[in-house]
Amino acid sequence: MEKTDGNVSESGNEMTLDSVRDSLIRQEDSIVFSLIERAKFPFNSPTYQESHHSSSIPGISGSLIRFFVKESESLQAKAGRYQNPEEHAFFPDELPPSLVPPHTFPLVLHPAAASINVNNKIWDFYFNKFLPLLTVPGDDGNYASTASSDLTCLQAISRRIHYGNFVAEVKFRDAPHDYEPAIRAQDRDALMKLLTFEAVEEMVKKRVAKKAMTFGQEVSLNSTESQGKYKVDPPLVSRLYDEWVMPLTKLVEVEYLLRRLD
Ligand SMILES: C=C(O[C@@H]1C=C(C(=O)O)C=C[C@H]1O)C(=O)O
Repeated sequence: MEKTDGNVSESGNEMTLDSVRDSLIRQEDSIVFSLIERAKFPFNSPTYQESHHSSSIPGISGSLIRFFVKESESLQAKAGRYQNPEEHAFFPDELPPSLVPPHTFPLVLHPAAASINVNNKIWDFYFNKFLPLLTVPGDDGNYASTASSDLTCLQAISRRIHYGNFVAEVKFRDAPHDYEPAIRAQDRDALMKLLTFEAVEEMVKKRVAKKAMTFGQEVSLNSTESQGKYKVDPPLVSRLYDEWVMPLTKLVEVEYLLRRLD
């Protein structure tokens, strides 16, 4: 069975809640590593400032981060990134078509999944709430590298959150009779209750903090030196999941299920 990048790429029929959760667990590694890389730089506020008449850079409208993400997505669209149903662009409206021959990804999801995109919410919490907690204040001039690290974080987080489509699909297939009445009634609260597993969420929060400790520790040959210094604050990674990543994953799950019988 072919596996790519730790993600389930088996046919839809073999996808199980366990295999979907394994992918989410592997994606935690990608998210934690991406945060470690971003935390290397200070906040670097010029990356995010809208360029005004006086400070505008010829050829760039809006902030450097917008420019960087848009142009990167345009390149990645041409290289075929968004043909994968797991990928969602932050600026999906102006994307050029893919230039590479299409790969046939297994048809797992209801077509409605294609219309679910919560990246504007991800963009908002990441830049306005999370980034000031992740980084130290300051400006070291590395704006392009900063934007590049942000894009890696955003893409890892977005992929994880939109994986909620797959989670919802396997949950629905495991218990269609439980979900159908709530879907017919378009009852968001009932769907949210059905798909929530609090014990799983508690484990996720503990595991991501442990990963932040493990991946973000100072590695020194003198093992007594490194204790207690982490590149990313482990409780902050738990908080990222608790306040934003898991709620938005569940929002994607609900949005998907609401349209599952269309
Ligand atoms: C993703 C799932 O659905 C919900 C969301 C979770 C998450 O985002 O990590 C965890 C448990 C569930 O409440 C799941 O059941 O694994």
